[in-house]
Amino acid sequence: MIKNDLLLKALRGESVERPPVWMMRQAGRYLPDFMKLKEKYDFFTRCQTPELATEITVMPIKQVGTDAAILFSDILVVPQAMQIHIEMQPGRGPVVPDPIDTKEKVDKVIVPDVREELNYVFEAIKLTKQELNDEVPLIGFAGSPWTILCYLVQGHGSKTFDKAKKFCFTDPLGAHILLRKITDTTIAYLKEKVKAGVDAIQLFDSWGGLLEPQDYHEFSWQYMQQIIDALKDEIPVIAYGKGCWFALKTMSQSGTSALGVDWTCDARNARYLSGGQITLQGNFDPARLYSPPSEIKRMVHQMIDAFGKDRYIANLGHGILPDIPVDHARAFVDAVKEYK
Ligand SMILES: Cc1c2[nH]c(c1CCC(=O)O)Cc1[nH]c(c(CCC(=O)O)c1C)Cc1[nH]c(c(CCC(=O)O)c1C)Cc1[nH]c(c(C)c1CCC(=O)O)C2
Repeated sequence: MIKNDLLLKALRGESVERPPVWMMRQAGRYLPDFMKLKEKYDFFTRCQTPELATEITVMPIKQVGTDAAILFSDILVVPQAMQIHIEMQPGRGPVVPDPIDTKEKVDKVIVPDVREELNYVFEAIKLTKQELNDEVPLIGFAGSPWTILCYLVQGHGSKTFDKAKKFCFTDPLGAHILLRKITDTTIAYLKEKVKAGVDAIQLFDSWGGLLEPQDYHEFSWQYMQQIIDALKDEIPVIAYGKGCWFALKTMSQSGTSALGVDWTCDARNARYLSGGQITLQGNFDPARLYSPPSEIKRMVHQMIDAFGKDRYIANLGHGILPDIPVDHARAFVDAVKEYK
């Protein structure tokens, strides 16, 4: 039994005394202790060493007081396990030196045995569960197949992912074969994460909102739905799509336990578009954590008033920014805890 089960209750739609709170990308990034580890170990070493991943995962629980932990890892460990070479370049982010931008390259991509290739993640989950000692739930995650495809085809981060779109629209067959391989690997991976002990799963479709609604359905949502179908009877799933407000109705009928929304869709619209029954998560503008703590607290209380305390998980609308003062992150979390 998990002592602080607010998140799990909210995911089941049960009434709570106050909403649970956590922050996307809370593990690392802005925490000074994380910066110290970052100087000593490169990114994938931090992901691949269970002791380091565990240490980083529990930092925000101890230092900021969130109601859930999210495993320190990355969405790109999945394509790495598919034997695609990925580098994390400081200041630049993920780089795929040989992008998967032709059908010939897609055909060579393998669906790996995740138990072998990603065993370090499952070990990190087991160690983190021990360390958390059932205080708070542990969230496991994966990227949506579309969001992963974006990096594999484009070769690096982008505001438009134009090369990724070009590939989808000029070689849809090649794109769907790649999406199929990512989906199959992701399902096997998430099932192993569940076995290793995570309490909930979040799917990050960070770039879903770059697609127009019909393309979103074809290149992103149908694969998200397959992942949800494979998991929903085993574990609660949170589906987060940045900029995907137009799909909230479809998403709300998918069998997920909750939907993540960003700050461009207000609470009233999000409730309306999602049918008013499903648990929603979000949607504080991460840049609003630059505001003074008193302002943050006022805005957080307004946000909870707008979403309602039940069927709601307080969170940011996207990941926390790297230069947010820890005090401001704490003000965000405290504001939720102080909500009456
Ligand atoms: C698109 C995406 C990625 N990774 C992720 C997404 C989806 C969510 C989102 O949109 O923010 C998800 C992610 N990445 C990371 C986590 C771990 C948990 C957590 O931070 O709370 C999670 C949940 C660690 C990380 N992943 C990365 C870092 C920073 C690099 C480092 O620590 O050396 C961390 C802590 C690197 C990464 N990884 C990725 C990018 C674009 C970058 C570089 C820019 C950045 O810093 O965000 C891909």
